[in-house]
Amino acid sequence: MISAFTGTQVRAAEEPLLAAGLGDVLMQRAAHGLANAIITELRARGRRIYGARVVVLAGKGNNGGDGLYAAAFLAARGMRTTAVLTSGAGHPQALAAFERAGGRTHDLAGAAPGGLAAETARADVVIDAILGTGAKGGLRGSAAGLVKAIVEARRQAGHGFVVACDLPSGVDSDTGAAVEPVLAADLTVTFGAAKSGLLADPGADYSGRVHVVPIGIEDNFPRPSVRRLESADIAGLLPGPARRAHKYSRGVLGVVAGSATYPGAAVLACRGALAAGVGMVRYLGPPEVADLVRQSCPEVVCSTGSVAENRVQAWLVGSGLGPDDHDQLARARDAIDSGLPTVADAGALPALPDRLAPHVVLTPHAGELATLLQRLGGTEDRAAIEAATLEAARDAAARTGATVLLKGASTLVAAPSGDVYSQADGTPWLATAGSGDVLAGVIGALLAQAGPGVEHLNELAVDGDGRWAALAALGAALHGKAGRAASDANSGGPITAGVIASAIPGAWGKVSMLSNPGGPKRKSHSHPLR
Ligand SMILES: NC(=O)C1=CN([C@@H]2O[C@H](COP(=O)(O)OP(=O)(O)OC[C@H]3O[C@@H](n4cnc5c(N)ncnc54)[C@H](OP(=O)(O)O)[C@@H]3O)[C@@H](O)[C@H]2O)[C@@H](O)CC1
Ligand SMILES: [K+]
Repeated sequence: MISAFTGTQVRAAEEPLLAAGLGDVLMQRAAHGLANAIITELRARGRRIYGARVVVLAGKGNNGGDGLYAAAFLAARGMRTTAVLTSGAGHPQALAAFERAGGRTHDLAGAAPGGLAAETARADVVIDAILGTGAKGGLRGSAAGLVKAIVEARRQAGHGFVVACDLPSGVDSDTGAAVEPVLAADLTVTFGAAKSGLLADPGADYSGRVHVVPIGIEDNFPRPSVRRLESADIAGLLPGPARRAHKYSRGVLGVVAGSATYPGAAVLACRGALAAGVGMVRYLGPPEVADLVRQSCPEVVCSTGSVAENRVQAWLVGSGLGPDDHDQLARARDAIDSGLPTVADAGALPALPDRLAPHVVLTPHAGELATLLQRLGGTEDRAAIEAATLEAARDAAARTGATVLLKGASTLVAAPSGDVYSQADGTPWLATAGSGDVLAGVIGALLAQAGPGVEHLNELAVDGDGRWAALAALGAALHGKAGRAASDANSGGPITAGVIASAIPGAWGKVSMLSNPGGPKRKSHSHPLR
């Protein structure tokens, strides 16, 4: 599990140590971790350490202090280090250490930014240590001008790599909102814990890989702001059938999806569900779509009864429905009103009641979320949501009372309780028609396996209403891993939605096996999500 915290939470965790006079110790630990990560990265790239050129862009706060101390360590290893003081001053002790180690210093105020930008673009390593958790808003003044020039110079001639110190300057540590210009990092070395803004778009666009350096404040953290399931967590949450399981005890998912215009959505949703461990899928919909479902997925039982007449543990509604599909939308509303866990996707989103419960999982993309929030009095458009995904997902969960999964490169799942998961297991190739239908099917299947009367519910070690968010995150992780595996199987080539569904069982098996290599998966779900 990756646990991420806001800048405020991290600063509060640092506070007792700062009060005890350990500020410089914390900074040295952070700087050591940063320098080591840079050396590891250079080695991984087959580059020489001795003589490598390092430019540190250092602000006047503690973030700049981390960068300067790190550059001092690197200078002691024989690297050629240059500091650009972006605010005309540096953290006094760190700057003194840097100069003692033989580093060269430029003051941005007295230099031509074009020359500094060109020198920075030629460096083997660029350390972005301008702004950290103490900053609000983006880069200002000459620092902004310099970073803009560096971004341009690197586009034309850059060959080294960029390491963000704690977070890329200009990215909000709490929300992931970014104010241009931001120097996109290949690697972010972050201290104490990941910052929540690194796990949410657009912050994640600029962060590259995230490496956490422990600095001794880890026992002081509260409940995380954002969590990310890793393979061991995923394996611990995936349901496994009991020895005497039968199809009903494993959970039945009812699917209300597909229309004359989009019949394929029903097929893909059913295929996603069937691939994700559910005991049975019941389909409800127009006869011509039911025929297609039967032909494509003979495992699915098509029903002509009403929602109330079909016994299921969970529902999936909305994939492939339009505003004129009145019968299907009426079924979707009945399913949402049933009190059973329900995934509400695509066409069901405009038909939702205003107030929902956490066991209803909404699966919008940014455009659909904008429409949903506007109906509830919000003013955000798609672009505004894409610019602040974490706030938008949280806001939507709070306003609707539902669990909200916002699809994206970092898929966010927000529970109305405030819990948020961020999963980034996939590949951009997942952005393909029908991919969302498969995802909805996968999550529906997982909800059905945690539905009433199914043993798995009681064993899931996620507290209260947060369990629905955890299950939705599990679905997003599985879907992402399946897409990635399918693409990898074709040397990184494109994938289709059907291929994603076909790859789900393999992704499931692989993650289970890697986390439990000794044998078949135990039917134990004692992995606490803390
Ligand atoms: N506490 C500790 O001991 C430890 C802290 N650690 C490290 O400290 C970092 C936090 O340091 P911090 O609190 O000093 O803030 P920081 O992010 O450097 O920025 C503040 C400076 O930037 C300026 N500034 C602000 N906004 C700006 C803008 N938009 N554009 C331009 N300038 C702007 C602002 O100037 P002002 O606005 O006040 O004039 C001020 O000088 C944290 O991320 C981690 O790296 C670790 O070493 C562990 C130990
Ligand atoms: K930084």
